[in-house]
Amino acid sequence: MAEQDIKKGLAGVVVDYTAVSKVNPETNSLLYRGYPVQELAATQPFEAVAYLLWHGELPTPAQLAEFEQQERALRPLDERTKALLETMPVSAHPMDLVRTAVSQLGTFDETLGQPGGWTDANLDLGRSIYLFAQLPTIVAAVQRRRRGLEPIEPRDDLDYSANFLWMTFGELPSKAAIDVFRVSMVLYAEHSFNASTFTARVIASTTSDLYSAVVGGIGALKGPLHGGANEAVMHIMTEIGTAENVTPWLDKALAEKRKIMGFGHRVYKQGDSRVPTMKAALDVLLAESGRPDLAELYAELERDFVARKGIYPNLDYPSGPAYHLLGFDTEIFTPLFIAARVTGWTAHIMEQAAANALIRPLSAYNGVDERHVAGA
Ligand SMILES: CC(=O)SCCNC(=O)CCNC(=O)[C@H](O)C(C)(C)COP(=O)(O)OP(=O)(O)OC[C@H]1O[C@@H](n2cnc3c(N)ncnc32)[C@H](O)[C@@H]1OP(=O)(O)O
Ligand SMILES: O=C([O-])CC(=O)C(=O)O
Repeated sequence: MAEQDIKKGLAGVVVDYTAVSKVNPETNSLLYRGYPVQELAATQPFEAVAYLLWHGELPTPAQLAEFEQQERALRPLDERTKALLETMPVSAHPMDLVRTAVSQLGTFDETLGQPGGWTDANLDLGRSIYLFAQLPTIVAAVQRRRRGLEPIEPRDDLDYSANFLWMTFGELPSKAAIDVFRVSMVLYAEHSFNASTFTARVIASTTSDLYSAVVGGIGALKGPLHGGANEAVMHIMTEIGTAENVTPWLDKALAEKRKIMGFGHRVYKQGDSRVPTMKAALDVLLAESGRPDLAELYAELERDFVARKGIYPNLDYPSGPAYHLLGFDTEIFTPLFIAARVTGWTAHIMEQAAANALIRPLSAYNGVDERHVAGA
């Protein structure tokens, strides 16, 4: 077979244009629709960022108020979703529970059952807002059920971030903690052609429906090389225990060729543009919670691993401990990422639909040569 120029993992391959976001590893920057993500994280409610990703512009105060009203009205779960969440095995991973609940939401959408209904792009914005509003209620209910607690109904007097925490914990943390959560949602919302967004776009490119594309995105996000890393970061921090254990733990982990979760990135090689903002948010929680042990462990693992390998933390490294300090179970961290990233996924699904070409790359065959079944 002639040698082929294979780009394993599509590394370095530019497959399409996007106007949703720009990831620039040279300047270590990330723009959503032209705006630096740090500026959005410093100033905007998550609802405004979702609006920006879908519409291409930040909302005016009147547009934001109208969107908030729409989103708040869509928060309560259908009885059939509640029943599904109560009957699925509590031992299942929350990513699988949330994926299944989102898949079921697609079956409630009557337009999907009608001929041509699912390819009507005019309906996709409404579907995106519906998923955006439903996901916090689903994730909070999954978290509570893990603890043997009844779900808490959404409150329409609270914004997205405060309501999410209210539905999860039945009380509101400090304003500063709510703001840390908001910042994490903004930073997780969008990141160009990452693996889950690309998955969603591949599904959209077949002119499948938006729910199917989001379900596919969730499947791709679950893996620890992608979104599942925020959960995995907390598992390794628990495994290491304290800062003094970092060096022997790293000696062993690297000898065993383990990947150190929360470090490295396909695009950023000199550090992730979002980490300084999320680390500053984590510092607020570390100070509030009085956990110098966790702060030391965080700093020592980063110091030692960067010194050895020159591989820097990605967004999952500060997000994992931040979600831990907010009180979430470790297994809920990646579902939180779903709730944020559904904004980016759906913006990309709509962009794909608006200028579609079926995504179907080629492969080079390296299996056995042609052969024949005996007697054929
Ligand atoms: C929100 C997000 O999805 S961000 C990513 C979250 N994922 C993680 O944190 C998981 C840990 N990190 C990784 O596995 C990788 O860095 C990835 C998958 C994110 C990026 O991988 P790639 O761009 O394919 O880099 P690649 O795997 O080629 O790494 C280059 C070298 O660095 C090593 N390396 C990269 N990341 C790590 C890591 N976290 N721990 C140990 N070694 C690493 C690789 O083993 C490889 O070494 P080699 O050349 O000796 O084989
Ligand atoms: O861009 C990537 O490959 C992964 C990532 O950081 C993200 O999806 O936020």
